[in-house]
Amino acid sequence: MEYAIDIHQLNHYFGHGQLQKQVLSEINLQIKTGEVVIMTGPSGSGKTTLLTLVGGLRAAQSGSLKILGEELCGAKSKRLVQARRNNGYIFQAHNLHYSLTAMQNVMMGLEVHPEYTRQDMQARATEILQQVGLGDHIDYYPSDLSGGQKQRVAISRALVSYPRLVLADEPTAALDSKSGRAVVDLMQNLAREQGCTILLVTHDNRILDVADRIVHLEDGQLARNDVAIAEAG
Ligand SMILES: Nc1ncnc2c1ncn2[C@@H]1O[C@H](COP(=O)(O)OP(=O)(O)OP(=O)(O)O)[C@@H](O)[C@H]1O
Repeated sequence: MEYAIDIHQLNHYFGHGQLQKQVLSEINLQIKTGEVVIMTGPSGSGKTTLLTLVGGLRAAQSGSLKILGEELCGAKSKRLVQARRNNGYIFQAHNLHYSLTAMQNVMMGLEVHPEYTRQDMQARATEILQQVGLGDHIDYYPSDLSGGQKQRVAISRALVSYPRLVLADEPTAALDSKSGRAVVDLMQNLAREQGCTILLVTHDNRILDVADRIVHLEDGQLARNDVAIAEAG
């Protein structure tokens, strides 16, 4: 079976020589296409590092990291840049451009996809903003949107290009519980519709139920006993 994410014996280090610090140890993780997996763990346990390796945002050094069938461990930066085009990223801070409207921000998610004409981009951006309930806010600037609305724009930007993989790092951290809930529900619904795989890092216990499975990282190591939500009931 082909996994969306297939990691074997992955190690990662920061620094060199005596200052070298191992932040990920012998990570083994398989995530099926279409699965929604939440990664939890204490601060500093290596969650963001693992997420950025999976996303091709930093280079993997040792072990095997197959993402959508492609080995990224040892990959040159050009290949990593290409691999990133398959992914949608959602961060704690929405990272929207304040000088661009909601629609223009979402269109940024299509800029690296030359197959879209300007007209296609506008139509697709409008469509997804309508799906997240912002159809009447497409010409608003981020400064005129609430935190939850900004994060919905960020989700639209991440999902507008039909990414095969969505990587989210604390997407609800800056939101109150109601907006946080709305944001993950939207993310889950859109991902299900588009059949993409989600890996989501969170400390937010209120959203754990969106996951098919929860994996726990502690001190750079994955705990063995994954919790399969469906099986646990
Ligand atoms: N660029 C870097 N250079 C050196 N050390 C780093 C770097 N990035 C992270 N680290 C260290 O690696 C370890 C893991 O960091 P990481 O950000 O992956 O943890 P985390 O589990 O995501 O934490 P948090 O929940 O606080 O975001 C920490 O000890 C951190 O200090």
